[in-house]
Amino acid sequence: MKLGRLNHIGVATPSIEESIAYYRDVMGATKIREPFDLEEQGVKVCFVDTPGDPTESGPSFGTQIELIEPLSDASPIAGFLAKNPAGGQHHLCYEVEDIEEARSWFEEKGKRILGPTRIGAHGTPIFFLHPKDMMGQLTEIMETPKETTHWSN
Ligand SMILES: C[C@@H](C(=O)O)C(=O)SCCNC(=O)CCNC(=O)[C@H](O)C(C)(C)COP(=O)(O)OP(=O)(O)OC[C@H]1O[C@@H](n2cnc3c(N)ncnc32)[C@H](O)[C@@H]1OP(=O)(O)O
Ligand SMILES: [Co+2]
Repeated sequence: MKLGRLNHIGVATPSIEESIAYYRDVMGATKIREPFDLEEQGVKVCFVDTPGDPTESGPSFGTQIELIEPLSDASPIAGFLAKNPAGGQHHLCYEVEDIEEARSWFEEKGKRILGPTRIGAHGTPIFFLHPKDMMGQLTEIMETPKETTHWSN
């Protein structure tokens, strides 16, 4: 398996609305996408884009900040926010060419995979790896989108 692009940094927040104001007014973000609910993952999501390299092929935006707010107490990020009420860095998401190959790769290394492969916020398959097996970082692996037009909000 070959490591791909750092797609996003997941940031847990008690309020996407407040986080949007922070990225806009304090960090000077110029591209903040429309928030949406991802019921299956138990989170409300909002992407903040950082600029990409226009000379490269692929998406014209750079690594994103993925703001995630729990949709209910059953959300997988509810425990994290209980421990970190102000929110904070939650996970790193790396792209790979082939999700099945990546899953086998980590399985063979004895890394704990958290649940089944599912469809993530970019519409491509994702899975998560346990932070205790990944140098303390909850790690999301996602298949590189074949095209970026399917989520233009
Ligand atoms: C929208 C989608 C997308 O991008 O497409 C997303 O990203 S959805 C993003 C939200 N979805 C997910 O996160 C799904 C995968 N996550 C999970 O399955 C869970 O959140 C776990 C990572 C297993 C944590 O579960 P839970 O909070 O119940 O466990 P816990 O409190 O017992 O934690 C076990 C140990 O891991 C540590 N721990 C927990 N969350 C952590 C995190 N985010 N980063 C680093 N360490 C973490 C705890 O401090 C604890 O360590 P100590 O034992 O030393 O105290
Ligand atoms: Co994510």
